[in-house]
Amino acid sequence: MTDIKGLGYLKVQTNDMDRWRTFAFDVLGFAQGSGPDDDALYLRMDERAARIIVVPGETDEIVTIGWEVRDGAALQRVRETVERAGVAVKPLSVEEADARRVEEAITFIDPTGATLEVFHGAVLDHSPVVTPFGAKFVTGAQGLGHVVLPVMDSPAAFSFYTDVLGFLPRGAFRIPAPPEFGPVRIRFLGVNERHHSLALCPAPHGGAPGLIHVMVEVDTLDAVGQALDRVAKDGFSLSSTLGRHTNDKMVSFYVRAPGGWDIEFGTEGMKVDETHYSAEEITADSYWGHDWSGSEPLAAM
Ligand SMILES: Cc1ccc(O)c(O)c1CC[C@@H]1C(=O)CC[C@]2(C)C(=O)CC[C@@H]12
Ligand SMILES: [Fe+2]
Repeated sequence: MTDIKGLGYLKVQTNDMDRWRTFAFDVLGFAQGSGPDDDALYLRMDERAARIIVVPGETDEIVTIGWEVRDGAALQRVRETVERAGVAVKPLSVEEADARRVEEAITFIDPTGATLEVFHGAVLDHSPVVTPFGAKFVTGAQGLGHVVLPVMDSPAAFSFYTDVLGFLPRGAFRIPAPPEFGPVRIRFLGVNERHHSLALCPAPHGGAPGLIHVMVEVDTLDAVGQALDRVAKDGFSLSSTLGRHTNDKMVSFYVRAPGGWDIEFGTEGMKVDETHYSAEEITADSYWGHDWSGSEPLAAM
């Protein structure tokens, strides 16, 4: 079994902080979090000080994906396994860990080129989580949500996440591709009851943004519908209409974040019970909805 317990935090960089502020708080309805950097936006979802950190920069891209482990011993095990796989691991300094509001963390690069951090000992903020529209985010043991990364060499990335980090395969979806490519599959991977905390999507990847979408879950369909109303009102571009996925059963829409990747905003995700679960291949992405035809092209990756 894996030592990774869930998706803990994400740090993204943007060249449009003002638009991101509107997007995060006025449209998606995150609570205002806190942190050491006055220039950063701290998006709060629960008792953690921040789950998504947005920092200013020249380009729009994913900076770090933070994966959580139980404790220091688990962190040590992950460090040894990753090093044994031939990947260079760097511990974060005490100051760096402090800035991330965790006790201890390591960092390394995954085969997709993404910078990962593995951490334990998240610092809590016990003040009430005040979201602007009253939505409650679903996190806890299921982590913050899921990330979908573009991969060029998906077998290498898949085996790193499964064999080295211990992620569990949670099924696949074949995407249309010319026959000379052979079968091309999006692969879903989980580490807890959330159906997938990570998906690897075969796609060109040449740097920024290095991210296809991030999914966050709220506890009611009304909260999803109300967020969808605000997307239209504030002029953000809908990448996919509302729909229900066939694998995790989630009802969601996708909206283009400033920076050329999407936020999937959903509810009613299923919980996987590993004792009765087998990975399956879905043949449609959704039971209904999820019309991507109005989507703006992804930013050049
Ligand atoms: C198929 C699916 C199941 C569960 C998810 O959380 C989920 O995001 C998806 C969709 C994955 C995928 C995507 O994100 C990029 C655009 C894709 C390739 C499509 O056009 C259909 C499936 C989409
Ligand atoms: Fe998704």
